[in-house]
Amino acid sequence: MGPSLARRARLPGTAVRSAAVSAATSPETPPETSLVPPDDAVAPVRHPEAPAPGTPLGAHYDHCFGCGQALPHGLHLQAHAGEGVSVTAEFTVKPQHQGAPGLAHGGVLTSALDETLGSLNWLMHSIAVTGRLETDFLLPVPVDTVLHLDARCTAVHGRKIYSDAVGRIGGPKGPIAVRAKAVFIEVKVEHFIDNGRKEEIEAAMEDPDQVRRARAFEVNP
Ligand SMILES: CCCCCCCCCC(=O)SCCNC(=O)CCNC(=O)[C@H](O)C(C)(C)COP(=O)(O)OP(=O)(O)OC[C@H]1O[C@@H](n2cnc3c(N)ncnc32)[C@H](O)[C@@H]1OP(=O)(O)O
Repeated sequence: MGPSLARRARLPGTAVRSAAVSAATSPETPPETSLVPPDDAVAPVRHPEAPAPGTPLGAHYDHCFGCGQALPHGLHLQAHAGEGVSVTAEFTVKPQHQGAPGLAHGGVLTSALDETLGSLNWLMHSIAVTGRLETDFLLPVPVDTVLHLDARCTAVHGRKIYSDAVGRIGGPKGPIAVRAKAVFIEVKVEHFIDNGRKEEIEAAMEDPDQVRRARAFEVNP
């Protein structure tokens, strides 16, 4: 029989203890960027060529764990453009996404939030990567549940893009099961070329669809 999930009596000396922690930083650990935009942040601007509200955004890369169709165990998340700089998305929790029996893994739910938040950058024609992402888990999410995600960009400050998202269960107006705040950092396309593994970069460069998608973001007039 597998390991029991039943509650066990606490072993002697196993109570959780706490100690003061230091917020000290070093060159290896720069200070965290606040998830609250600074006072001089500006409102995000929807690119004039952003897809109309309701348009499916499609995958930015077939092998993306979040939105790609080529990975059988991926999230296969489908995002749609919303009004302003907002998107909606749906993600169905599959058996391969479990953490506890019959329940979604928290990291997988965070990935769904990350992918949805990342899609916002399409609407600004900006290339950006996740710098900081904080998730609150409010309700357990069972396998087969459709998570209805809503994300919006709230502010931009230099290369920092501030956004938040919620994921609801039981329908698009259902209770919030997860929510997140994030800061994305705008990068050049070279970020991927310089840092990605050679095999995948070369394969992506040979795929005309991939090149077309990357080019669409190279210029953000
Ligand atoms: C073609 C489309 C592709 C779309 C892909 C979407 C994929 C889905 C989203 C993801 O999962 S992305 C993958 C996970 N993220 C990463 O792998 C990022 C890893 N981190 C890095 O590569 C670098 O740390 C990073 C590019 C984010 C920043 O390095 P830089 O050297 O360019 O930043 P710099 O030090 O110049 O800082 C610029 C500003 O950003 C801030 N910053 C830098 N790193 C940060 C961070 N990690 N979190 C928050 N803020 C950060 C920094 O404080 C500063 O703020 P100020 O302008 O106010 O001074």
